[in-house]
Amino acid sequence: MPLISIRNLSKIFGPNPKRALPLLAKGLSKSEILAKTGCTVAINGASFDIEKRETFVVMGLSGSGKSTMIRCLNRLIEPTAGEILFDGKDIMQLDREALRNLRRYKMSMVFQHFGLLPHRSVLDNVEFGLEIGGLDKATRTEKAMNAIELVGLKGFEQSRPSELSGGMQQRVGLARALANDPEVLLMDEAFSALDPLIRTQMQDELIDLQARMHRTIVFITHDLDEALKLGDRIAILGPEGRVQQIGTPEEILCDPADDYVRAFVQNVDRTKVITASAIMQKHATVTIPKDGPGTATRLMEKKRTDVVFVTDTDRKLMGIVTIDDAARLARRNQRDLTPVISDRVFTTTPDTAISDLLDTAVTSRYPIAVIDEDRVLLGVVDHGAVLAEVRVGVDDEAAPVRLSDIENATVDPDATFPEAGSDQAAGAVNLHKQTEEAVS
Ligand SMILES: Nc1ncnc2c1ncn2[C@@H]1O[C@H](COP(=O)(O)OP(=O)(O)OP(=O)(O)O)[C@@H](O)[C@H]1O
Repeated sequence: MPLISIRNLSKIFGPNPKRALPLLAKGLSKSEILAKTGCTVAINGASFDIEKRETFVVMGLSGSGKSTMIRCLNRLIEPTAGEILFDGKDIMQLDREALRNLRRYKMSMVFQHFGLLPHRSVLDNVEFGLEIGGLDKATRTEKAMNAIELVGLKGFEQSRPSELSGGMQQRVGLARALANDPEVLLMDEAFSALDPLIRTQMQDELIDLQARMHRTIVFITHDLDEALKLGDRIAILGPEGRVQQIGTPEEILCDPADDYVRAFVQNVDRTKVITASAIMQKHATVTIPKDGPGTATRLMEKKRTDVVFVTDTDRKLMGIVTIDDAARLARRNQRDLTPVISDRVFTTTPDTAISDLLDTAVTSRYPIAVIDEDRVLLGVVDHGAVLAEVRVGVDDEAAPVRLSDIENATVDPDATFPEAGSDQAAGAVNLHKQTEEAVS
C-alpha cells in the first residue's frame, strides 16, 4: 500500500470556489475560470501515489501549484475537492487534534527560508517542536542532539542562527524536522535560497542522509536538475495546475508524456541521468565453474555472445571467460573453467551515469558487469547499449551530448567488435569521427 494516495485533488482559491468546480470538469482553462468566477485554479484533479521511503519530487514553474500541493498534504491548505489518504486513512476526515498530531509526528516540514527563531540557539530551535509536544527537557535535548549530529552540526548547538551560513541554517531546519522522527519530510523549495555551490552540497548530503534514514520525502522544486538528481520519481506540474507526467528521471527524460514535458527536458544531457541499471540486461549470461567449458560455449552460441560472466551459486561475480578460452577448453575436453577465468572484469555500480561508463564501454572489448557492494552480479551493460544512448543525444539536435562528455572517449579504430559492421561497431566509429572533428 502506498504511504500517501492523492485522488482527484483540486484546489481553487477565491470566492465560492465550489462554483468553479463544474467549470473545471468541463475543461475550461485557468484564465477562463478566473474571468468567469474570479477564482484561481491552483491544482486541477491531481491523482498519484507516494510510496514509503521514496523521494518524491513535485516540480513545476512558478505558479504551477507546487506550494499548494505540499500544503494540501498536511491540510495547511484545505483542498476544494478530492481525497488524500495517509497510510490508508482519509486525512480529510481528521479532527483538529488528529490533524495536529499528523503535523507534529507524521509529517514535518522544511521551509525555503528556514523559519528559525533568531533569538534561540541551534539546540533550542531544534528542540522547539518537541517542547510544544510536551516532552520533558532531558528527552528533548537527547532527541535534538541526535538530529543535530545527523545533519553534521555537532559543536554548533549553542550558536545563534545569524552566526551560521545559509547552508548551516537550513541544516538546522532539517534537524528540527528530523527531531520529531517523522515518517514524511515535506521539503518546500528547501534548497532554493542557497548559493549554487552550497545547494549542490546540500543535495548530496540529503542523498547520503536518505540512504541512512530511509524516510519518505516529498520535495518541491522549480529546478529540473535538482528534481532529476534527488527524485526517485518526479511529478511535473503544468501551467494549468495539472500533473503532466509522473515517472522516474529516466522515464521523464526518455519518454516525455507530452509536448510540455518534452520542451522542459530538451536541454538535459540524458547520459548524465540514465544509469547503468536502466540499460543493463538483467538476465546476463552466467555460468558457474563446475558446469565446465561445454556449458560456456553452448551459452555463448545460444546467446550470441563472446563473453560469459562467471559467478558462484550466490551470483557473486568471479570473473569472465571469453569464447576463445571456452572453445580451447572444450577442445581439450577439460571440464573445469577455473584456469581461464579472467578477473580483468570491468565492473560498475547500478547508479553510475552512462556518461561515466562511456570511456570504458567504448575502449573495452567486453561488456561491463553491474555488481552490487558484495560483487553480486545484477546484470550486464553492453557497450552497444551505452553507445546507443549516447547516439540518441548526438543525433537529436534538441538534446546534444556535450563535447566534454565524449572528448575523453578514446576509440581504437582498429578495435574488433563482436559483430563487424553491426550498429555497435558503426556507432563507435561514428563517435570516433565526431570526436575528432569536434576536437580539430
Ligand atoms: N492564497 C491564495 N489566494 C489566491 N490565489 C492563490 C493563493 N495561493 C496561491 N494562489 C494561486 O494559485 C496558483 C498556484 O500557486 P502556488 O503558490 O501553489 O504555485 P507554486 O508552483 O508554488 O509557485 P511558486 O514557485 O511561485 O511559489 C497561482 O496561480 C497562485 O497565484
